[in-house]
Amino acid sequence: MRKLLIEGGTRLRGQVRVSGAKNSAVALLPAAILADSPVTIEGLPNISDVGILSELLREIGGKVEQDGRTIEIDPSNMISMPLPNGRVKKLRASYYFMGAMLGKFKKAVIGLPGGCHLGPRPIDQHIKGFEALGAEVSNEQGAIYLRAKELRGARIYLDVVSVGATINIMLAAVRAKGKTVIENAAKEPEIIDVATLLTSMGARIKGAGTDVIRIEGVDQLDGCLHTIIPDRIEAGTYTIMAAAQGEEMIIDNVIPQHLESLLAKLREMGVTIEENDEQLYVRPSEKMRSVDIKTLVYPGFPTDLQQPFTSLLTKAYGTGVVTDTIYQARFKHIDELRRMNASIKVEGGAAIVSGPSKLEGAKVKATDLRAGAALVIAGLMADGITEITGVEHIERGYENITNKLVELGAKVWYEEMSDEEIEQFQNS
Ligand SMILES: CC(=O)N[C@H]1[C@@H](OP(=O)(O)OP(=O)(O)OC[C@H]2O[C@@H](n3ccc(=O)[nH]c3=O)[C@H](O)[C@@H]2O)O[C@H](CO)[C@@H](O)[C@@H]1O
Ligand SMILES: C=C(OP(=O)(O)O)C(=O)O
Repeated sequence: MRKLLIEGGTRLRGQVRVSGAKNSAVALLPAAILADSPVTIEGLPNISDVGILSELLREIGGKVEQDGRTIEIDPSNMISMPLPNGRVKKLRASYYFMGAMLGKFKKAVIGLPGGCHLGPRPIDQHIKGFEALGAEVSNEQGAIYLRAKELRGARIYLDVVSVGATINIMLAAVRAKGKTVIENAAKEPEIIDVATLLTSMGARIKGAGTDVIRIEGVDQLDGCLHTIIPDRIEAGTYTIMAAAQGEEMIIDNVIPQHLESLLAKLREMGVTIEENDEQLYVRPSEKMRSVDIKTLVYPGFPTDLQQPFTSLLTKAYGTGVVTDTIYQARFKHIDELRRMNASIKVEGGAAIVSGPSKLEGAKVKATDLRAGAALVIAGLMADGITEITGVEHIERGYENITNKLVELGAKVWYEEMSDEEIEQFQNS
């Protein structure tokens, strides 16, 4: 097991290139199950979630070949193999195997998913959608069993706006008979990316990216070539880093429109950001003003950037209130930031950050992916050395984070953990 060490204080300079979007990739790979011939996806991020999903595709008979960032998935010999245990538990997105296998084979058995512990992560809206399409769904010993004689299009109103449910229902509905309408659908860019892949495969989808998606089912889907969108959360994380500890930084391979809520907040704090089609140029402010943020569904402020942004607020002047309306308990990073001398209290479901605080290096634990990103940002700003354990969470979503940071001039490296440290980590 490794830990990540950061010697803080160095100002970051230069250009960093953003990888393909994790939260698209994890849906695009299962979507390939729906085709009857090879699907090629370009621009994949090199992160552990992608590796696990590739293994799962192989487990059900897929031929998966990866050459750098390009993956070819041949689904011709896939079967509806039950996946009640094992790798499916390692990540949240294995739930997309439900929609894709139900669409293709009209049956699936998938263990309840894992993913970051952000509080309860129910899938009742996914199941409501599958049932509306004609599937019988049961939960047996921690696995979801889905079976349908045939899938029939339906009108489905989502009680909560959910990215996962919108994508999962779309995956099943593209191979259902007749028309499906998803109302109160989520509008995230990753949904448009998945719809773009499915449309290239021959699906008939209208309205992805709005809150009403209309799907006309088809009998067959074919392989295609698809290029993934850039990761708006990785881009946002580096943009926050630039505001926190940059001198002058360029964030490359970005779709700036995907980050409007973040950029607006940074500008409100006094950070200078210029944008062109694919890049952000960020110049920090010496005296940032604090702001409040409230996470919302897209195009609101993304929950996935709430934790990194909280670290930035420790450097700003004034008091900032952070509220997460998507995952109210997504605050495990706060205790760790406090260890680093941040002044933050959690009250009534909100984190109240008073700044500026001079952060100090400490031994801290990444409890989840974006908590890890928050600690990396804090470590870059802190005096002295910060040691972060739980790096496997960070590697789920950030490709090559140490190399990218070293290129920007940061002092960041991995070290092996001692047996004693491993024991302490496992018991904490
Ligand atoms: C809307 C939103 O910001 N979604 C984020 C959420 O997606 P993720 O896919 O995890 O969550 P969803 O978008 O599906 O869920 C949004 C909200 O609806 C609730 N819910 C969801 C499904 C369901 O069947 N029942 C239910 O009650 C969830 O608990 C959550 O409070 O986390 C991902 C990983 O951090 C982010 O990339 C997504 O942008
Ligand atoms: C929490 C996240 O991932 P997952 O939903 O895959 O656990 C994330 O991307 O911030």
